[in-house]
Amino acid sequence: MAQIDRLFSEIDPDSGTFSFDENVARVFDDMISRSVPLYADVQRSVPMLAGLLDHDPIRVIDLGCSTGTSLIHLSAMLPQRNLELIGVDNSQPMLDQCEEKLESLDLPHRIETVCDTVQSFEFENASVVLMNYTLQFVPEGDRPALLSRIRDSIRPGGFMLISEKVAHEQATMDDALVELYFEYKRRQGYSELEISRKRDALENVLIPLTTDQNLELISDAGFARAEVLLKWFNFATFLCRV
Ligand SMILES: C[S@@+](CC[C@H](N)C(=O)[O-])C[C@H]1O[C@@H](n2cnc3c(N)ncnc32)[C@H](O)[C@@H]1O
Ligand SMILES: O=C(O)C(=O)C[C@]1(C(=O)O)C=C[C@@H](O)C=C1
Repeated sequence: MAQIDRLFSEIDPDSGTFSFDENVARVFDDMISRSVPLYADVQRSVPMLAGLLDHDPIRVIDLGCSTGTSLIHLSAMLPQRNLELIGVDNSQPMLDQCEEKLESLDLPHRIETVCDTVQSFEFENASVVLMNYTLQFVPEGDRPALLSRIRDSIRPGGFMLISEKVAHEQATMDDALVELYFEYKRRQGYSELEISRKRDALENVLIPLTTDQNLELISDAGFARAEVLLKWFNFATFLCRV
């Protein structure tokens, strides 16, 4: 069970940049569910969309799987389907939390986890590739090749579901969206100190693109169709079909 996220009320403000270390991993499930608007809706949409596929097996690769929430959801919601579930993450502490959750659950499918970067992990024959709130942490220069490799790995009929924090091309609008997002965090119980320390820690670590820039990258990677499936101010989820 994840602990309540009080990370940025506790840590030394000079302790630097955000990383998915043991301290973040311990509180991650609470952190992400309180910090990302529509997170629960995105999680619910994963088995809803995957369940529409007639693939057998349905092979799902979750890039940046963190504590395995999406893969666990898939297994629990689609117990009768033949699922191959593979999660990739380059943070061992996040995968340790994932393993701990898996041990406490009696799921109908095996979930395989791999500690590797999404840039170097090789995969093929995917029905579904998930990449929720992860591309934003990948160096910008690596994003086009990664998206092309994902495109090439997806079987006919399959899809990629990708969620990102997004920037706005107009500075005044971007400022307004960021302020509305901070308001959202206040409503989730985060203090001014926690909000501003986390903003500083994420600077140059989480690099958001605009919605249009993301759509262009997806299109350039060869996806036939991409649409914004869910959007909340500065967060967007894209459904990308091959
Ligand atoms: C915000 S979390 C993803 C949340 C998760 N997809 C979910 O829906 O609950 C980002 C994850 O991506 C991982 N990550 C960041 N950069 C990565 C990279 N280059 N390769 C693999 N994993 C990466 C982090 O360790 C972290 O667990
Ligand atoms: O707290 C923020 O400002 C966020 O952007 C939330 C966000 C994300 O979007 O990935 C950032 C870091 C954590 O991984 C969880 C959520």
